[in-house]
Amino acid sequence: MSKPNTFIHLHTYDLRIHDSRSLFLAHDPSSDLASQVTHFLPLYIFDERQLDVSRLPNASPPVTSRRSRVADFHRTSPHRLKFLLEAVFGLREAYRRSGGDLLIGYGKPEVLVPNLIRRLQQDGSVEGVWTQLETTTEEVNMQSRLKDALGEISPKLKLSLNDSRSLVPLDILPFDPKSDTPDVYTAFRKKVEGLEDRKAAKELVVDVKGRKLKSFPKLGKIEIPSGKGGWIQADDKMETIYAELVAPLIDKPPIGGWSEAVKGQSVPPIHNKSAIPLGGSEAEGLGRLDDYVGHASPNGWNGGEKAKTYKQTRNGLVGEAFSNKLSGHLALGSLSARAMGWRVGELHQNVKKDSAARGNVYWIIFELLWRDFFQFTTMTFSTSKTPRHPSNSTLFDADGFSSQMSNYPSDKRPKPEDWHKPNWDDPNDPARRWCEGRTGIPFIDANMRELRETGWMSNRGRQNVASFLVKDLYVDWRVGAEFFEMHLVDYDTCSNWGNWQYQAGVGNDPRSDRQFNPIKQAFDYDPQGEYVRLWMPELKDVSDRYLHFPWGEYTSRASIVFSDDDGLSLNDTVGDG
Ligand SMILES: Cc1cc2nc3c(=O)[nH]c(=O)nc-3n(C[C@H](O)[C@H](O)[C@H](O)COP(=O)(O)OP(=O)(O)OC[C@H]3O[C@@H](n4cnc5c(N)ncnc54)[C@H](O)[C@@H]3O)c2cc1C
Repeated sequence: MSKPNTFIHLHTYDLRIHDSRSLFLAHDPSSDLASQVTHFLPLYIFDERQLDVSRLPNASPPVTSRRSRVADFHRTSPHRLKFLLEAVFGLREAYRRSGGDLLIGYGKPEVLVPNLIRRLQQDGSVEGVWTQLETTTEEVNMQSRLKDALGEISPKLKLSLNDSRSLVPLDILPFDPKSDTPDVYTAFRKKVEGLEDRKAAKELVVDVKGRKLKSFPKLGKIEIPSGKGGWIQADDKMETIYAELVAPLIDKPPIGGWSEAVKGQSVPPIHNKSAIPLGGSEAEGLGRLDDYVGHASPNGWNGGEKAKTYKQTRNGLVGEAFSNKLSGHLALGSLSARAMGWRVGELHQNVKKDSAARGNVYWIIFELLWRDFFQFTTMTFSTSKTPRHPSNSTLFDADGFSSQMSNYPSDKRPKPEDWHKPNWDDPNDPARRWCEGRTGIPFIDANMRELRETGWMSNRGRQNVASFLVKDLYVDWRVGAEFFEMHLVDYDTCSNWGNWQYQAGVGNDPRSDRQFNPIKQAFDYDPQGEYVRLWMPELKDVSDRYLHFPWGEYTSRASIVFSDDDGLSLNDTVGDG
């Protein structure tokens, strides 16, 4: 019998088995590679630089990089941790259902993967390591260290990168994303629109359905140096690991605290008021896609009613129906953007005679392209090899991408030296009141409380609280970005930091003076006060006349002077009223 030859897939933000380039490569009967591979070993590693794993056996002691750089927040909340664990353990279940398994570890991939390879080489060989191409600093650095570590084992041992994160794949872009992503979204969209059309999309989503997976190798004992991490046992349950990982967070609550529901060490239930009543697994993501977009059936299209009103309803605030709620699955890759784009494209085709439905369905693609836009601009401005960017990523800098833009109007650029520096010990500090949901503006406070209680906030809410922090309270936008990073179950480095730059006026678009009027926004998007009363029960008996405007009295909309909407399509920003 021939010796085992193992194909390793290191999962990062691609926690799924559908549309998996690696799974396809290792099993595609027409490829030479697949015929040479006898075993398929998928693995996921909780990176100790991003998560405090110190309570798990053989872990390294806590390091400071597990706190955020500007405001010293935790880098994850219990909600976010739970969502991630659901995605990882859901992936293990999905592999097990298909006859395979998932190896789960904690520590540093560039330490654990070489140890694993040495173990596998005792009984056979390793074909190579495949992983998703990532674009953000920490992940790119990790991949580069892993590549070097593999090279030390053998120059033949390669780290191969799969391009599988964006909706539009890199190799069909009509520009080089490392240097030339257009600065303005509309210009970008015009270049890529249509590339995700049905035919192209179908070819981009790989299908391994129905194929029996290659065996998961027998591993025995893998030696890991002392204090360098370990592997989670095959029979360890998600609940056990959650308790170990959440303990350091519960021990040290951040400014604004954690939700009451996550104060214990057992996995919290979904909040009964949550707009996103979903767990993070692939099964839940695919289920939600079906619920929202529907699917083709022999009798025509089945479902999709929510998608057919997407554009009209996407700015809602209460309940699960008003927008996809798939951002968390897209961020962790437990749903593939290409699989989603393909399904939405099919529905779009199906409703081609119904112009109202078609416009609504199309808008989902429009928003998915925003996600791509932030990924590609991150590549353009963060890759050290590009002429635009001489050293490190400016995604996280106070001046943002704008510092690299020659056509940026510098007189309008916000001045970091004018920003208020938070004093967390002062209960009246404006940044602290923002984090705690105590600014005194009910619409802002309701949103901040929803974030703390559920780990999610609507796009409308995010735009308003971001604008308020930066443009009304003059706080460094990175405090807000880090606060969102800690709490959001859908945290995505490019989308979060990119959107914050955009709101703060330090992004790569030429406008810096966007500002929302949260009172006008509250009247426009929460006219009956249902949302504010949901998250601020102490205001439930306050009359509509005072609810959004506690220091005045609202007799008619005309009684409050607002400046005009400037008509921007994505953000609907309003002047400073
Ligand atoms: C300050 C700020 C921070 C944000 N941080 C994040 C983040 O960390 N992660 C994240 O996924 N989104 C972020 N967004 C974008 C947006 O708010 C969320 O993607 C959206 O609210 C998620 O809800 P949904 O899945 O129901 O979206 P839908 O309205 O159903 O949109 C479908 C998908 O399109 C993408 N999308 C929609 N709007 C945007 C956008 N403005 N930028 C990028 N992608 C978009 C998302 O993947 C989303 O799931 C942020 C926006 C702001 C203003």
